[in-house]
Amino acid sequence: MREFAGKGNFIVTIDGPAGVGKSTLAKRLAKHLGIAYLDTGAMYRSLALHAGAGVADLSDAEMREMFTAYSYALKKEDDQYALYFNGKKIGEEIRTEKAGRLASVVAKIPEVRKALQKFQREIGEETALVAEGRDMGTVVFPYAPVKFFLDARPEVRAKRRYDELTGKGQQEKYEDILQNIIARDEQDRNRAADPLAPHENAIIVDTSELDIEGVFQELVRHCQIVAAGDK
Ligand SMILES: Nc1ncnc2c1ncn2[C@@H]1O[C@H](COP(=O)(O)OP(=O)(O)OP(=O)(O)O)[C@@H](O)[C@H]1O
Ligand SMILES: Nc1ccn([C@H]2C[C@H](O)[C@@H](COP(=O)(O)O)O2)c(=O)n1
Repeated sequence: MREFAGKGNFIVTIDGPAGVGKSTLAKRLAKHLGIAYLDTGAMYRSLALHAGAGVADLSDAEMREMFTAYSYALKKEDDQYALYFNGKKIGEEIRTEKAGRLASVVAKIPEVRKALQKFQREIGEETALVAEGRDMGTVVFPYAPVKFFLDARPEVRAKRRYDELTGKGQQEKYEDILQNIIARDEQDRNRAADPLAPHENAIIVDTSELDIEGVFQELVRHCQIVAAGDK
């Protein structure tokens, strides 16, 4: 399912709040469809760790100048897709609560959003994608034939994240994770530039009462409906 009768490559978008399962489901769906997976949160996280919160003090012109020296690339390695920032593979260093918070702050800056959205569209012009983030359906790929918006109660998302971190041996308190999720929701949903919201045609899936398999089957079912209508 690499091409679509609509515009350009076949793109599926998955948006939603922090910790709702976007990466887990996008990766799995991309593998199932045989197309690439793009984690746009990783782009904001790597930029935030590299440039720091001080980026907010730059003028628009300085910011545009900064981006001329930056690059992102999506590469297929074995059967996985890896994202590179300035020639270096993005790894586990971005997967911390602190990097998530910093990314959410940097993501409020309109010039940052414009620059990363341009990189994202260029990647979408090269290859069919499952692209996940906050504004994939609303801003970056509004013409995508399948647009999902995942949601779940903050307490459910916090518990899943807590279990994940505990499983990795990281000792974060449940209450701190919940507060972080609530703060990021507030920031991502209420910022002036491209706030988190479902596209008017998005399929909204509340995952609070579904396990990963249940969500996956729901996403596949909708992709099949669209593919059948496209024949
Ligand atoms: N439906 C589900 N049922 C149970 N656990 C889930 C479900 N969906 C995701 N998870 C688990 O929740 C955690 C968060 O998922 P994931 O990292 O995919 O979310 P995310 O939306 O990409 O988060 P972020 O926005 O912070 O990058 C993971 O441990 C994942 O295994
Ligand atoms: N398309 C996107 C992707 C991410 N962000 C911002 C907002 C998030 O809080 C932060 C980290 O994303 P995550 O890795 O948790 O998905 O990056 C955004 O504004 N737009």
